[in-house]
Amino acid sequence: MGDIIAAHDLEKRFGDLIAVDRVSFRVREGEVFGFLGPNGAGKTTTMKMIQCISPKSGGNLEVFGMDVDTHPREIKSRIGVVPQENNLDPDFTAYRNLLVYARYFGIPKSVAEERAESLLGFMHLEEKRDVLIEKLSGGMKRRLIIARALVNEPELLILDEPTIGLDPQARHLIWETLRGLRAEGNTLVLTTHYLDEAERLCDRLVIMDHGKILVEGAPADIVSEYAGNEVIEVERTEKTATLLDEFGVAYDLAGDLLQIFTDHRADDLAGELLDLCRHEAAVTVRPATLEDVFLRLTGRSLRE
Ligand SMILES: Nc1ncnc2c1ncn2[C@@H]1O[C@H](COP(=O)(O)OP(=O)(O)OP(=O)(O)O)[C@@H](O)[C@H]1O
Repeated sequence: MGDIIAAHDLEKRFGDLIAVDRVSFRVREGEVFGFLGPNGAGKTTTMKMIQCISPKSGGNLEVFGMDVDTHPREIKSRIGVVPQENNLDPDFTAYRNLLVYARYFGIPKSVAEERAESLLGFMHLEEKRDVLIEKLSGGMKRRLIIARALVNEPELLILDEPTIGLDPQARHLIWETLRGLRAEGNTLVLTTHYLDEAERLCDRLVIMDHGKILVEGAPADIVSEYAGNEVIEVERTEKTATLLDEFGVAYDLAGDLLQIFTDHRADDLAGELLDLCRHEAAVTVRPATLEDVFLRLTGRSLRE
């Protein structure tokens, strides 16, 4: 399969600030590709360069094999965008929002009407066709924005935090839709702060921080490479930390827990040690997750 996006040493500066620091990545046709990272990592800035709405400062960026600097119009016409904010027009109904958006792409009225009806159905919004935006729930607004992004039948759909602030039911419905779009051969690029979402949806992803890509790969591969198989969590007391130190076991500090990451089954690794710790404090064993990798690579301190 070909590359839909190819970035090489891509850079974005805002004055002295390097928001995206010479990143290279490829998004293949038909995959769901995720950008993860703490606030300010450079995800949205990267998305905006792909969408041709923010010029790059350096490096190369091709979308559909075309340079973003020389072919922005062609690229934009083949992309659908779900922005982070709900920017629907509050003066219009759900249906009218879709029609007005279709006009930007020069889609003939009759085609636009047909598409709007079918997209409302696809996003389970047919009953809200003639309802004003303010009367829609958060989940319905998000679904309508996704429907709007599909009006021009894009080959690439870019979603900036598609399920932000939604309840579990609404999130699951959106995941179902995105999986459906992927199954039809669409390419999806998304950012999310929900690591379970990334794990469920993404074929491949990158974790960014301070404008750089720290890792790239399939979620399961990244987890096994950077967090191992299982995580042993030992309640942090003076005694347990000393025991682990005495046994020469490496651990991470995570609030009031000591975390040991292991490739093996935890009980095989250190049954004796765990028994010792269990006498002193609570010990749990659980599978490693993408969240473990994220926190290990980007740290635990808050970002502004
Ligand atoms: N228009 C701008 N002018 C100046 N600085 C900007 C601009 N847009 C973004 N930045 C800065 O670039 C850096 C990267 O921002 P970006 O929005 O890409 O991060 P992000 O990973 O999308 O974060 P979040 O998860 O909060 O959306 C931040 O330091 C941000 O303050």
